[in-house]
Formats: sequence, structure tokens, C-alpha cells
Amino acid sequence: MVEVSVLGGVGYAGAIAAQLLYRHPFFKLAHVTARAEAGQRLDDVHPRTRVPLELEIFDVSKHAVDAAVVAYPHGAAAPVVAELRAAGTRVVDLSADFRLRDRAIYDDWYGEHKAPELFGQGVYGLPELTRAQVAGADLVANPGCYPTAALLGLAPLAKAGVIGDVVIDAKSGVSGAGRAPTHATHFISANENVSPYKINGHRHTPEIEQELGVLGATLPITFMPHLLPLDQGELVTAYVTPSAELSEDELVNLYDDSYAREPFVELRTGPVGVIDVRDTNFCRISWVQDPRTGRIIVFSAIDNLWKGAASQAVQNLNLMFDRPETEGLL
Ligand SMILES: NC(=O)C1=CN([C@@H]2O[C@H](COP(=O)(O)OP(=O)(O)OC[C@H]3O[C@@H](n4cnc5c(N)ncnc54)[C@H](OP(=O)(O)O)[C@@H]3O)[C@@H](O)[C@H]2O)C=CC1
Ligand SMILES: CC(=O)N[C@@H](CCC(=O)OP(=O)(O)O)C(=O)O
Repeated sequence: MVEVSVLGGVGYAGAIAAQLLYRHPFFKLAHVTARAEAGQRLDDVHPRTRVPLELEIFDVSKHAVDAAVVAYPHGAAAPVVAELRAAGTRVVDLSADFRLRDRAIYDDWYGEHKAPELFGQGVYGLPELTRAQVAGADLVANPGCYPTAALLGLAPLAKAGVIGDVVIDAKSGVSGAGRAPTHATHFISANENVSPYKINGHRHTPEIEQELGVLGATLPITFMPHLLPLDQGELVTAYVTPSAELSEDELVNLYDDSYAREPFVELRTGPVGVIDVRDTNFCRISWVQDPRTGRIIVFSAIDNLWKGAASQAVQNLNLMFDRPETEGLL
């Protein structure tokens, strides 16, 4: 029995990670931590999780079990991940603290790194692209929600070296912003509204550029997020100007070669919607080619809290512990 602690279990992503691990046939959810709500049960704070465990204040001597899912905000995660790693615990970190490989870029977007000795040691945990590295990793950096959807949608084109230029239009439900409400995420601001945000630059831009670069597409991207009046769900529409002409058959082959055998990628024709992947680890992808401009328009839908965060963390844990990748997720 492999024991797992979930840190930050009252956050939106942490609560779902705990919910999935509590019912997982292989892992044992040993501890769920929180600060202000310690002493309460998780299912009192988040009834839908149906996890009757008492929330505990983090204590590395108790909570450094076989593995941990750290669901803290970036900045807060790094020092705790360092403590867990020093105790030998294998970690999936949901924050951005170990996703980037260029320290200057991290510091620019997030501020000074709080565990510099571990910087760059996280394996980027997008299993469809980095499965082999995740399997042997002790520290997995779970991707951001927008990068998950954008990279899965674009990877076949990036690997084929045919992205000349790309504009990524992205939309997310409000849970993407976490549990603490702000003026922008308050019901009164978000309801009946669709609005772009972080219009002068979003920190997922360098993350997407980094991972597209790993796939062979090194280029500056345009990325623009929007807030939707939904609780969960995320849709990316990527407008790709190809650097080479591609026939319909070639495009079909590129996407089939990448994803035909992927358990959590659903290739579709026609429009995709976030409701179709709600509360699942699936990413639904479709594309069209505009015959007038030649642009390839790729659609990619995920649940930001699931494939964009918590269920992807469990997919990564499955790989790290040599379990069937879909265990506890279908
Ligand atoms: N929401 C999403 O769609 C996605 C989130 N992520 C990432 O996952 C992580 C968790 O996100 P999410 O669940 O949305 O966030 P939330 O804000 O909902 O939850 C974060 C939790 O972390 C705890 N926390 C906050 N600050 C600190 C701190 N300084 N020290 C210790 N604990 C702290 C809080 O617990 P307490 O209340 O007990 O203090 C809080 O409940 C973040 O890094 C986020 O960027 C990644 C992809 C998608
Ligand atoms: C709607 C909304 O606000 N979404 C969040 C993305 C959440 C996410 O993926 O977070 P990290 O990369 O920080 O882990 C945002 O745009 O900041």
C-alpha cells in the first residue's frame, strides 16, 4: 500500500486530488492538510468530495509518506516540496514552482524562487508528451491548466515542425483562479460576462513556449486568456499559420499518430465543448483547416480542475508508481 498526503486539500484542486485518491484502488489517502480549517473534516468543507478525513496542519515528520500531492499556490509550494523531498517523499507539485527550466524567466514571472537548490529538477508532467520521464521521476511538476490544453492541441503540429505562427485564444471557468474570491472572480463580476484578463502578459506564455520548444517549435506565441461564467471547464482555440502546406490526410495522420492510442485524448470532428469533459481526465481535441487562409484552427477542451490539475496529478502518480495509467480515473 502506497500512502499519499494531499497538502492544501481545501483548495479547489487539492480537494479533487483527495477525492480521487480516497477511492483509488492502489494508493491510500493517508493525510489531507489545511490551515484555518484544520480539525474539520474534508467532507464538511467540500461535501461533494465525500472524503470523511480530518484535515491536519502540515507537519513534515508526519506527512512525508511515500508520496505527496502539493496543491499550494506558486511560491508557497517550493519550500514545502523541498522539505518533502529531503524526507524522501515523491512529489507531484501542482504549482508552477518546478515547471520552468530558465531561472531568470521564473523569477521574472513569479518572483525569487524559494527552493533554488531544486529549481529545474521537476519533470514536466504532461503524460501524453513526457510519459517516459514521469515514470522515473521523484518530483513531477504538474502543468498549468492552459498549457495542458494548449500543448495537447498543438503537439502534433509542433512535433511535425509545421507551426509558423500561433495565436492561442483561451477561456476558463472561474475555479481556475482558486478558492479565494477577487473582484474579477466575484459572482457579480463574472456572471453574465466574458472578459479577457492579464492582457499585458500571462505567466503561462513562457510555460507554453518552453514546452513547444521541447517539441521542436521554438517561437514566440500570442496567448490571451478569458474568464467565462462557468465553475469548471476550459477551452483553447489555437489559430496556427502553418509553415508548410498540409493536406487534410496529412493532418489526420499527424493527430492519429500522436493520439490514437492515448487513453485520455479524444479526437473528434466538429466543435468540442467543456461540458463533454466535465469532471473527467479527458482532453477533447478537434481541428479544421480554413481553405481561404490555410490556417489550422485547433480546439482543445479540458476540465481545468481535473485534466488541468488534480486528475492529471493522479495520472502522474500512476506512472511514477508503475500503475496502469488510467487506474482510479475512468
Ligand atoms: N484551479 C485550477 O484550475 C488550477 C490550479 N493549479 C495550481 O494548483 C495549485 C492549487 O490551486 P487551487 O486549488 O486552484 O488553489 P486554491 O487557492 O483553491 O487552494 C490553494 C490552497 O493552498 C493553501 N495555501 C494557500 N497559501 C498557502 C501558503 N502560503 N502556505 C500553505 N498553504 C497555502 C490554502 O489552504 P488553506 O486555506 O488551508 O490555507 C488553499 O486552500 C496552485 O498552485 C494553482 O496554481 C494548476 C492548474 C489548474
Ligand atoms: C481563471 C484563472 O484565473 N485561471 C488561472 C490559471 C490557473 C492555473 O493553471 O494555474 P497555475 O499555472 O498558476 O498553476 C490564471 O489565469 O491565473
